[in-house]
Amino acid sequence: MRLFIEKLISGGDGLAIGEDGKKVFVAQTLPSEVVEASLEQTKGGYNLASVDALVEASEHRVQPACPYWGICGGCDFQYADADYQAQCKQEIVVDNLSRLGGLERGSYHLEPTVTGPAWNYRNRVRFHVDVSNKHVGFLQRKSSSLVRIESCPILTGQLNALLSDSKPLFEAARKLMFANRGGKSRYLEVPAFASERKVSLLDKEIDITVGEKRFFVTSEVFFQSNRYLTAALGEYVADKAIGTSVMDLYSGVGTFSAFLAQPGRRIVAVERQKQCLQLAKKHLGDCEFYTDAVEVWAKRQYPSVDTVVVDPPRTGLDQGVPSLIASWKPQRIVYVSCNSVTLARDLQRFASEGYTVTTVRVFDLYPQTFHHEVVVVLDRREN
Ligand SMILES: C[S@@+](CC[C@H](N)C(=O)[O-])C[C@H]1O[C@@H](n2cnc3c(N)ncnc32)[C@H](O)[C@@H]1O
Repeated sequence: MRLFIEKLISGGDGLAIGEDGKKVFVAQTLPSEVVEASLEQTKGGYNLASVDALVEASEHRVQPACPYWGICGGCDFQYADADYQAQCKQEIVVDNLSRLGGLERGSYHLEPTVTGPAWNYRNRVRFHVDVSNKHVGFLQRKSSSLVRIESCPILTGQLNALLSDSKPLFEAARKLMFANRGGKSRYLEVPAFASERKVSLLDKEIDITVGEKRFFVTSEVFFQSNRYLTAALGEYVADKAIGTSVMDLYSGVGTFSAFLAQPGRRIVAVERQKQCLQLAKKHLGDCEFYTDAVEVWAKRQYPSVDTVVVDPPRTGLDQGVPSLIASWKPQRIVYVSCNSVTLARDLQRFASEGYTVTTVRVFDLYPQTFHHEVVVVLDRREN
């Protein structure tokens, strides 16, 4: 069947409308392309198809640069030029906010997407290690088998060095095995994090300078993984915060707290993972740091706060969290999200609690993939 691709949806598939009027999702296509496609699966409200031939290709289509393209499950968006990737991701966000969050285009200020170098940017990764045959790599696309990787063009030089000489990864994998932390997979997953000069495997602590801030991190805690854009993200979040009392919920090691800190401002950070507190203590000054789940902690607090920053995992905020935050009556909420589907749902919840979205900005933290980060500013409506 011949299909016209109207737009991209979350996850990156192209959306077309079939002759029967049903939606068809087609992988590895770009807006405005015309493709000859074959039906792969029929689902309730839509069909899945795959491309047999490109009839009219987008001017933004490029040849994927990575030799592992199509085999490795890591990067799924290498077939468009980097600027267009960022443009498509912004469009996916705006579309999700409209369809799932009830936010009309034009009802908020959309700031230009923040982009950086599209290769060698990633400084945090989980290597898959097969100790039986000493292979290292990533999982294959749509499979649980390992693709042996010798060099990965999105990783920094420090992390690529571990692919050339993998002895440290095998040692770390063995440690995981002996500590019974191997998990259920056939392969051991070894987390690695790199600063400019040092590498952390497992719980090895290293320092990293972001902008002018110094942090202490291990590969086992969350830290933003784009070495070029983390400072811009931190500065942007800090720029949007107002008032003398600011909360950093889902704080990790306190990346945003460090940027938010200023004389006379009270900072409260909440993070569930215990190791984060030990690390945060080393670089955060007067911040109050709580180790707890936000949804539990928030039920016990009745604080006075001007700005609440939230940066939850992909699942978004626990159902009750928006109303708990709203009960503290912060003037502003800054929502940092890596999933615009759960973001849109949560923005609806904040809307019913009296908060209006004023500004949206996408950060293309993960070039060559469909992943991205969004920062949304919400202000309390005057009644
Ligand atoms: C996306 S990361 C953000 C970390 C931090 N804002 C940063 O930029 O480095 C989300 C963090 O939330 C933590 N987390 C996940 N669920 C949580 C919960 N229910 N309560 C508190 N923290 C949670 C994770 O451990 C992780 O550190």
